Amino acid sequence: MALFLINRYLGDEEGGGSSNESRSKALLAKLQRKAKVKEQQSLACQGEHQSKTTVESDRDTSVKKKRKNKGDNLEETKHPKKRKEHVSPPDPEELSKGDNAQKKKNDTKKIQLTEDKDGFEQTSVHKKKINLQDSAATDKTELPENDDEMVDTEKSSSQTGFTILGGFEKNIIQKVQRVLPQWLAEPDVIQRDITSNLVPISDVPGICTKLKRKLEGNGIHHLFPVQAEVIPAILESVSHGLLIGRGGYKPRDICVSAPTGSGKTLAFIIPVIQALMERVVCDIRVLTVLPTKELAQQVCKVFSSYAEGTSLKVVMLAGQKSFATEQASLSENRGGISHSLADIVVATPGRLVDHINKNDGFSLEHLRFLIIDEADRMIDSMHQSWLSQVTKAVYRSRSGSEAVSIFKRTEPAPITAASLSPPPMPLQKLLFSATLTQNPEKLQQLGLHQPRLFSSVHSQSTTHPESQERFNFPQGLTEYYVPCTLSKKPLLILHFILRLKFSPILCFTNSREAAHRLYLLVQLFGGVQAAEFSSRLSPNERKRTLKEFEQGKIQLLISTDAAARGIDINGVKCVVNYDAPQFIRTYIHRVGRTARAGKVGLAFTFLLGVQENNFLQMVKDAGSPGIQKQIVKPGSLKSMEPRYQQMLLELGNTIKGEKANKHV
Ligand SMILES: Nc1ncnc2c1ncn2[C@@H]1O[C@H](COP(=O)(O)OP(=O)(O)OP(=O)(O)O)[C@@H](O)[C@H]1O
Repeated sequence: MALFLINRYLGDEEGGGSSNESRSKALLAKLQRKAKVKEQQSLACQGEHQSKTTVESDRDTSVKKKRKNKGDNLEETKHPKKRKEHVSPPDPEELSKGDNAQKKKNDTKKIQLTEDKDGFEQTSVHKKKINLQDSAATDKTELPENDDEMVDTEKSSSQTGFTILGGFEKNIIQKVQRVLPQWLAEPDVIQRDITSNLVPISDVPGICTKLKRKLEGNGIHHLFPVQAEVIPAILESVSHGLLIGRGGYKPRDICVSAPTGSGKTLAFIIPVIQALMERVVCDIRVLTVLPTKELAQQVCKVFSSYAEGTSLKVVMLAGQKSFATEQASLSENRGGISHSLADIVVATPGRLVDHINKNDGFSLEHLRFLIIDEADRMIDSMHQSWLSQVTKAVYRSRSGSEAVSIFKRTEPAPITAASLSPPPMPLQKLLFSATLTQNPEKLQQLGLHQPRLFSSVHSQSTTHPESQERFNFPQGLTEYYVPCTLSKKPLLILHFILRLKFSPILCFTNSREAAHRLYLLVQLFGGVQAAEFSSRLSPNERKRTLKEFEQGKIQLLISTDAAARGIDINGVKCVVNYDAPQFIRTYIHRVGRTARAGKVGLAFTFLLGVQENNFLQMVKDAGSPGIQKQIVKPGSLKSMEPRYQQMLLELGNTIKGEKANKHV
């Protein structure tokens, strides 16, 4: 005996005293009548198109079979369990039973409901149902799209007794294709080949006479392709002054991706100096952020050289000097008011954040250009969230300065007549890198305003931005790999320098310990002017080492990745990856220390057997024009081996001695 009485909702026609059975019968009769009408209609048509229908019917049947099979297979792979539960379409005779009649009524209702809801879906659902119900009808021109789908609908209705609205589970969800934003997909193209695309300075619009003379004085008579493209674009954004861009709008941010050694530094220094040249009040208008002290020093030197003869002042904040000395070079207090002593600041992120937070005389409220060099690296390591600190500092005015400031800066907000009067000082971002990321999510962190991209890379798929990124390599670079074993690596580098006479060599290891050990070994072996370059050295020692290497006093510089990016050392003809780099970006920057400014250069990578496949694939995927195999025969190293073995013993003692000294 049932403990509870369960009342089911069976539709509007339920109730009124009529029994289930009689209602079912009535419904069945109704459906049969409908089927008959349809049958008659189709027979009438058949008379007219007898032959045609026969052919079509045969074809449709085979198509239906095929689709059914296909649907089955698909379903099997997607829902192996679900498939077992599938039921066949009901036999019309079975409909005489009460349950099926009820189900049929629900199905009919379902068609109606779906029709009301969604104009697009309704047609197909409607067609499917008619086919199912009128299985007796011979007109099979309206095949369901997917038989399995149809059976599922039947099943779910019959199981629950209620109409399931929406049919969400039936929608085939299309895989979303990621597409690059237009500015990334369609960049302004920069020619990769420097030597055959040099542009005479006089042909580049907008550069003032003073700077043209300066360039020529520095031995530059032609501009490189990246400079010929980017300099006019930046100059155009300041053609109406520092406050408004073209057409009175905020100037667009600019991103530049061009190979190593292609001259990106001058591409921002020239237009920025020209934009500030006529300034009246000294305030920080340009902030250039770079990842290392050495790079900051290098860029600061070029800025200073082109600012010479103008009233512009360049200050470096990279921890080379004490905080107090840097502070004194930034501002001075006259009559109780702080006055800026810097127009252009070149900084590393750590020291920059220190000044933002601890130096009251450091104000970025008049900043016009934020230049981010080695931008991909700067995005990846947002040291102390330096960018958000800079952005905050830009909209923070010095206490008491609001009253005297004519052009008050406001944070970006919806544009209204009031917000544009007086016009706020725009902050334009300029990004530079040889390996600029194309990852929109990463670039989004920078909050770029209608960015414009200049790139020498235009081969990446726009519909698959997540696929391996491709970069351009310098035209004059020849890449080699040298298969070797771990124990033979030191001998190989000695062979390169002593026998093959490659000099100067810039040699990269993956750690400072490895750099130090190799340096000691080469020193012990003798006959080579070697030096190491890593964080083991003080900033001043590093500066001196780079200078000596550039002067040719050092034949072999063994470095960590501290010298991999941006460092411009004249005359490096050969780069050796003593340890294979793990990432393609590291490889591109390391080998980019040679073959700069349109010159030629060689890059060798020592590869252990286990590294070969992965490394070669990585380089190929990145768009390398081709890396060649260079075999050094074991016989060539043999004569050095006895001495090398002896050196290894001495090296062990030296390292022990160093460790002991450390603990004393
Ligand atoms: N127009 C030019 N004519 C001659 N030499 C140039 C010109 N422009 C730049 N150079 C020289 O080319 C070298 C490379 O320039 P730069 O350091 O700006 O390259 P880069 O693109 O910034 O490289 P990286 O990506 O490695 O930082 C420098 O020594 C620079 O002095």
